[in-house]
Amino acid sequence: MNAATPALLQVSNMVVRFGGLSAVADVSFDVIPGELLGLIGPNGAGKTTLMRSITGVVRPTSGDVQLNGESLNGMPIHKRIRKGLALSQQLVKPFRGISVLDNVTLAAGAERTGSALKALLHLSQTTENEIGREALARVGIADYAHQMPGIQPLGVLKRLEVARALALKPKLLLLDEPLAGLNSKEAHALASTIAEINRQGMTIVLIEHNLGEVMRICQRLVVLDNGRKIASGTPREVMDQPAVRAAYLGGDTIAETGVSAATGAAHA
Ligand SMILES: Nc1ncnc2c1ncn2[C@@H]1O[C@H](COP(=O)(O)OP(=O)(O)OP(=O)(O)O)[C@@H](O)[C@H]1O
Repeated sequence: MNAATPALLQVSNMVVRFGGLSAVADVSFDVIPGELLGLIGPNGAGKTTLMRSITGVVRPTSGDVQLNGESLNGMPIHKRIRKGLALSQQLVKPFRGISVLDNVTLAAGAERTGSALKALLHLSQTTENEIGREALARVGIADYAHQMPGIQPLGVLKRLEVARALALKPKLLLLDEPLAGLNSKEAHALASTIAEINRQGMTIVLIEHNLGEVMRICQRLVVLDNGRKIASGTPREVMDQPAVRAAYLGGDTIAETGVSAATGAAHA
């Protein structure tokens, strides 16, 4: 990865207004192929809105999103998925009446058939089953394949959500707070799994409040505050910036992670 590498995702001058509120205010950043980029910022900074404007859930007021040099502007969500975007949501909502594996197989089938209904009819197809099994293995829950999602702890459901996104075979995986609600041991383990998926070649944008884990696994960070990009760079560069410490309540939140900027950078 170097400065000359063409961006996989290019976000340019993105603006999202809700009435008089600028949730995202002129934000630009690139995602380079192969990187694990952390998108961080305090509550209400605009992270989820920015993510939604990339996936097409929210229509931006202005700005441009390009994937592999192709503009996604005005493109519906399902077409963006076909172009290679996959989003793993913060709230885990599996289909409760079918197995863990079928949940992932359904995602794989929907990608191939373009419809969840057709995908259901294709559930027995071996290709989708193989894709589903592979995705479960990559997130470490292959043993849960034939269990029902309703009885699983949050740690397994969070991994299932990531597996469903992986089954879409994306070029870019967008993860919205995958560690939220997990205890520190579970969060550490899932963060390590995300880092491993990245090492295997998947380009990832990670929205996350757990700064200790973000600093441990991300190569680069983009920091938002009040809708604006206030910093970007390596975890060490970013956390050394007074504006970033000020955004996080004068640095308290960073201190609470128990990770110094230097330690985070050393692990990244
Ligand atoms: N659909 C909406 N309508 C009106 N305002 C919204 C909407 N969605 C988000 N906002 C506002 O936009 C701002 C940014 O919210 P957003 O959820 O993107 O921030 P965030 O950084 O993801 O926050 P958090 O970390 O708490 O999830 C907030 O002030 C929020 O209240």
